[in-house]
Amino acid sequence: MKKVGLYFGTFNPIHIGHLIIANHMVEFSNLDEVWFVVTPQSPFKTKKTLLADNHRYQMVYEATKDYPRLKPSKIEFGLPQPNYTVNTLVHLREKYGPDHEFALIMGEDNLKSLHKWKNYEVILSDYNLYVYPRISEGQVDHQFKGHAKIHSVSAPIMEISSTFIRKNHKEGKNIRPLLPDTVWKYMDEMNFYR
Ligand SMILES: Nc1ncnc2c1ncn2[C@@H]1O[C@H](COP(=O)(O)OP(=O)(O)OP(=O)(O)O)[C@@H](O)[C@H]1O
Ligand SMILES: O=C(O)c1ccc[n+]([C@@H]2O[C@H](COP(=O)([O-])O)[C@@H](O)[C@H]2O)c1
Repeated sequence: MKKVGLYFGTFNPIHIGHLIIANHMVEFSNLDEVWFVVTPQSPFKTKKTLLADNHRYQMVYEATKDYPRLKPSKIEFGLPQPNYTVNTLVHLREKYGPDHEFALIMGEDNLKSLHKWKNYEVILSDYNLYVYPRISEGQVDHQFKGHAKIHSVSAPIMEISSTFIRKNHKEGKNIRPLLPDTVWKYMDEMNFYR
């Protein structure tokens, strides 16, 4: 049985904050692997500054290629949009069967809005959630406090965002240390976010 933590995101682009969290999860929890699930269209976000799915996937591939336990996933490509996580989980179960056990990885910021996700009760009854700390406004819903399926993992806090990277790269600032070097090179070569 392989335990896989699913880290969902738009990854526009993936940055070292994402990578540090995923690596922390494989090193300090019971997960065997973390899969970065590249979401074509997140339910609560607009598509305005979104790079093509394959380009975002390629950057995740570049970021993870030297980490055998971190993998990029295209599982949501071709599924109906916007991509509701509950639908993807059903699809993964059908595809991988009982020798894979899937769990979700999310920041505390996302836990605060989990009650707005499609069929969140179904997700919580069937899957474990690994939650890492994040500086954010608001409160965790009382129904999630002390929940048997929700596990806190004390990963480091890094306030880096893809929005900050896109904006400042466009303005000519050097954002290179915020990306894995392979990702920076690919992004630069391809003239992304200029
Ligand atoms: N610096 C960070 N540390 C930990 N988690 C992060 C960090 N940045 C983003 N995340 C989380 O990683 C997941 C994937 O990130 P995603 O690319 O979808 O969003 P984002 O970084 O907020 O992007 P954007 O700035 O483009 O809105 C999300 O759940 C997001 O909350
Ligand atoms: O299923 C839902 O209703 C749902 C609602 C909001 C977000 N999500 C998932 O959470 C991931 C991170 O969300 P976001 O908006 O913080 O980028 C996103 O890629 C989706 O896979 C899922």
